[in-house]
Amino acid sequence: MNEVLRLHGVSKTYGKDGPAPVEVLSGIDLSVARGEVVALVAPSGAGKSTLLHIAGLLDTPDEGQVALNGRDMTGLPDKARTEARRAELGFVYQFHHLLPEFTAAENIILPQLADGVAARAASARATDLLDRVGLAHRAAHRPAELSGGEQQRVAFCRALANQPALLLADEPTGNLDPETSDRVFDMLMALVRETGLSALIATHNHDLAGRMDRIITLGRPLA
Ligand SMILES: Nc1ncnc2c1ncn2[C@@H]1O[C@H](COP(=O)(O)OP(=O)(O)OP(=O)(O)O)[C@@H](O)[C@H]1O
Repeated sequence: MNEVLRLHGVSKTYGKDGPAPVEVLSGIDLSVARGEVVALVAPSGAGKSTLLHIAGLLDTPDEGQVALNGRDMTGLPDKARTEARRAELGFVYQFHHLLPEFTAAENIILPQLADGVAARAASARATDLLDRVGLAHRAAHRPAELSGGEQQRVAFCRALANQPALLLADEPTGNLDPETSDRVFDMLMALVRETGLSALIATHNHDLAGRMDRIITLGRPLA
């Protein structure tokens, strides 16, 4: 199976049975091949976050199927979806969401421990990842002691700690100034390429989108 992610006929309407339903996704077909980095570009409000939530098994579509590594996730019980999410997916958001009371290294180690990885291996993986994004010397610092770009680089490491098959990112550099965004995005791409990861990355930034393997556009223009 060469497809890491496949969405088929995915539709989503918020508040379906209420007075003001919002149809966000309608019959979306989308795939990400193994090793492929795909940009998801759309106007604000077109449903990028909704689509990433559905692809990330955090939400379910009203209609359609979501398959991860060829396995249909639609209709699976929550427990199986959570297990698949933890084993196969990594997430990066616009804001880093690091745990403020823990160091950079601990933020990368803790999710691994929760997944049953031995402490020594988890620590070695954190060291290796931090080294790859040029932050080995900041391993013992807490998020508040790091710059925005550094915090986001730690968040990338955390997302990759469980060696996911697919990275889902929602505006991963959207909170950074243009220059830092550029540099940090380059690091993310290098990390993704080095690890042979597949990725679906939502961005408003057409320049960043142009550096990915393929661009998928979504939705209607702004009203
Ligand atoms: N829980 C909800 N209930 C009702 N409407 C919602 C809900 N969540 C999102 N929406 C609406 O669905 C649409 C798509 O939202 P979504 O967050 O997926 O867009 P987006 O493309 O990620 O936008 P942005 O780029 O501005 O973050 C928006 O019009 C939003 O207001």
